[in-house]
Amino acid sequence: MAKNILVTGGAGYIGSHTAKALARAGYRPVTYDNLVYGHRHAVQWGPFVEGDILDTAKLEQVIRDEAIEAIVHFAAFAYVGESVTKPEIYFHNNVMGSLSILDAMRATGVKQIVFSSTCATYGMPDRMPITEETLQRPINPYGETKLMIERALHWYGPAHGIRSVSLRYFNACGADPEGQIGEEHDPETHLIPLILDAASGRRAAIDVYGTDYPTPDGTAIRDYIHVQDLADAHVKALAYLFDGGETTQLNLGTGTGNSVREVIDAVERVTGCKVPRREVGRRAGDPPELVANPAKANQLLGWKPVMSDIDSIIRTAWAWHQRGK
Ligand SMILES: NC(=O)c1ccc[n+]([C@@H]2O[C@H](COP(=O)([O-])OP(=O)(O)OC[C@H]3O[C@@H](n4cnc5c(N)ncnc54)[C@H](O)[C@@H]3O)[C@@H](O)[C@H]2O)c1
Ligand SMILES: O=c1ccn([C@@H]2O[C@H](COP(=O)(O)OP(=O)(O)O[C@H]3O[C@H](CO)[C@H](O)[C@H](O)[C@H]3O)[C@@H](O)[C@H]2O)c(=O)[nH]1
Repeated sequence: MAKNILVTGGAGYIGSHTAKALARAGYRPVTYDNLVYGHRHAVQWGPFVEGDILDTAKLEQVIRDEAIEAIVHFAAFAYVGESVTKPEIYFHNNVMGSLSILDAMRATGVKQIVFSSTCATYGMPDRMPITEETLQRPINPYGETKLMIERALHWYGPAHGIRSVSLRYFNACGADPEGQIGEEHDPETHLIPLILDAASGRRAAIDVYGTDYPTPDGTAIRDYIHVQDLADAHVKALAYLFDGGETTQLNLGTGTGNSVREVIDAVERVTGCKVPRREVGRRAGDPPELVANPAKANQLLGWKPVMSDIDSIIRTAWAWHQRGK
């Protein structure tokens, strides 16, 4: 019998790709999402329950009705800029919402959870690449809310026998290689979909945030990781927990960074379209460079990115972008 997995935020970008990967691996994903940012049409693998993670009673009901054995928890607000101006909604949704899930787990006896964390928990580290031992010092409320839940998970282990894997994603990007789902944030703030908008003429130009960083070409460097590789890591993290694995935290990145200029150039190369660019000032709170050391995820889960070369990322994202025309 397929194991039933509750996927909170499964109507969103990374959650829907993970639901597909879970189904392919023989699990039965049950998506739980309030559709505040998610899309009903992105839920194509397994049943959908419309609900809020703050509603603990409803979570308990679904966990019992669907005989849930583990939770993959994506549901959160994830706009860094907004988190600075409205921290209250981030602490409420991301922290209280996650604690509500942990309450429902304690009430129903579910012992395993995979949690969406982020490289934003590291803040502005001065040494690259980032290992899991790099000091976590978030510089915005969004990163702070994720770190708080990592810490809660640390303490819920010994107290309640809840084992967890916190996956610290670097920059998620790309789309389902079969074109069934893709990145559909509204509003969109992420670099690659905005560059594709500029390439296709949906927006006038891409704003390059800062050209005076201490990097080889002056623009900021990030570690871009394909959403399909992220989805695969969740499947492996679940298997690790089902095998009795202990609570842990893992970086999910490639180990290689690309600058904003390099990404724009790659889009021009892959799409054959000119990308008008406008050089503007730095965006507040953006670190110059964030690159993962993914060795721990490789060792513990046997996980290795296979789709995350910049051309595959842009090719799949572009195919999805073109469909939406
Ligand atoms: N996209 C990235 O680059 C990135 C990087 C690091 C971490 N993350 C984290 O990964 C997770 C998924 O990110 P994403 O890009 O897929 O975002 P997304 O907005 O596409 O998906 C989040 C989903 O959660 C749902 N949701 C939000 N609050 C909810 C609530 N209270 N109850 C029920 N559902 C709720 C939304 O409707 C949405 O479908 C988030 O936790 C985010 O913080 C994302
Ligand atoms: O129009 C844009 C958008 C972005 N950038 C630059 O492109 C890079 C990537 O920016 P994104 O907004 O795509 O992503 P971030 O690096 O800001 O990602 C952060 O926010 C995400 C939340 O959506 C994740 O949590 C992630 O882990 C966290 O580092 C940054 O250097 C940014 O300055 C631009 O130059 N122009």
